[in-house]
Amino acid sequence: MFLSSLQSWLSKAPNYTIFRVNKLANFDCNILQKFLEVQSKELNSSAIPKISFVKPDCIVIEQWPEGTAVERSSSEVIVDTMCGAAVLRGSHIYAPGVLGLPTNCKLDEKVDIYADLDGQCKRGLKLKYDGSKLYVGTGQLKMLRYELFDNEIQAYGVAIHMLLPASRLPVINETVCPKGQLLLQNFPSIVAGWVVDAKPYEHILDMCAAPGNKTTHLAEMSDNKALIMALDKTEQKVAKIKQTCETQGVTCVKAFVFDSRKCHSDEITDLKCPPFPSNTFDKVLLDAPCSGLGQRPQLKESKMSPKMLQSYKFVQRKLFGAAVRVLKVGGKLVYSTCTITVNENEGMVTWALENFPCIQLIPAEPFYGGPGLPDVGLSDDQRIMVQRFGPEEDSLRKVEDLSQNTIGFFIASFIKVSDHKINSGE
Ligand SMILES: C[S@@+](CC[C@H](N)C(=O)[O-])C[C@H]1O[C@@H](n2cnc3c(N)ncnc32)[C@H](O)[C@@H]1O
Repeated sequence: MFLSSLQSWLSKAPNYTIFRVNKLANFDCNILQKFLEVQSKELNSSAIPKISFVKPDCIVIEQWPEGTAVERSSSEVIVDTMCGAAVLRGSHIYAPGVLGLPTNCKLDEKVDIYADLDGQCKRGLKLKYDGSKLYVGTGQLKMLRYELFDNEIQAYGVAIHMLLPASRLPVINETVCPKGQLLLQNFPSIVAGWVVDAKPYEHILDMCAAPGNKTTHLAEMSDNKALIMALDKTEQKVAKIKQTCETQGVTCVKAFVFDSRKCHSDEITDLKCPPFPSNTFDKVLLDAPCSGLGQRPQLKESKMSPKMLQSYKFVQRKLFGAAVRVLKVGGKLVYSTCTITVNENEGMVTWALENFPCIQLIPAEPFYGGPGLPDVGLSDDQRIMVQRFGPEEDSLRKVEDLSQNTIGFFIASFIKVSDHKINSGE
């Protein structure tokens, strides 16, 4: 019921493009300005999208002004819904996302892009697609059919250079600046880093770290001086964390392939690698694996079964228990998800407070998101301490459009006030 009431909001793209600025690099905002000025000429727009800073490490770029448009084309290209969603957020189109392309299209020709909402379009379709489809933008063709649909070779690279998505967000990514200066990141993910508030020389554990976007944020805000342990459960994902650190010039992170549910053990006294003994870390970030239902835009309704939806809380609880144990008394635990369900968010807070008398909920400051939902187990005093990013209006805390028109996200912050062993009998 709650999910279906959010469906219209979830089906739309956020209204802003957000970059995190790497504090360790010398970023020059003029590069962004100039890039958009060039695009404004291509789009015949008299103004460029507004650029502003929320903090020195967070840039917000707004949509092209209302009325900005490109001439539509009669040639229709069909892409899958994942690709369509990326287009609406300002991405070019890469070869694997293209499903249908008319035979007579020429290189550099203008094409209209449609996302296949039914999932019925066959790869390589030549005819006009008559299934349910959504216009997502207009671009210029950069690859021909024989390059895209050759069965022998997997095509890669930009197939369509986007001019303007239907969302009117700028077509932009981190490659406009020298490597490592900027990172495209959702606004609430940046806020989660601010809530952790990493400081030099703190011992910090990032329990579910891949691809390392929050890890590198923590490292950068500590001036590359915190001691950060980043865990994720597969080798491939940990390789990605290491790569993100390298790109961002971060050297204070040690990344390990590890199941964080088991990251606590008092049989071990080595602080250099997991598992870690009780009371090791000043701060722990648990950016938990979740149902991911806060992603926007979602062009197809989620097909997750109620049973599947209920299943995430079990792994989240195990991870939370381990987080509490390795956190020092006086230390801070930040819990976040990129989903909207109550049981993974407010429900987790209620469960955590009931099961760990050694922790207390504290304000997840700085506040940008709204309060937690009412009538789902948290008192008003507790609701106001967490951040929920979504379309809800709540008089307990008003939020700006930037926080209402982003992805669905949740952040809660806890302090450990006593040793977990005292009440639990461990
Ligand atoms: C929400 S994503 C993390 C995103 C990351 N914090 C960032 O900002 O770049 C959740 C991650 O949890 C990892 N994960 C899931 N179960 C895990 C476990 N038991 N131990 C460690 N990592 C786990 C997944 O592989 C996934 O990379």
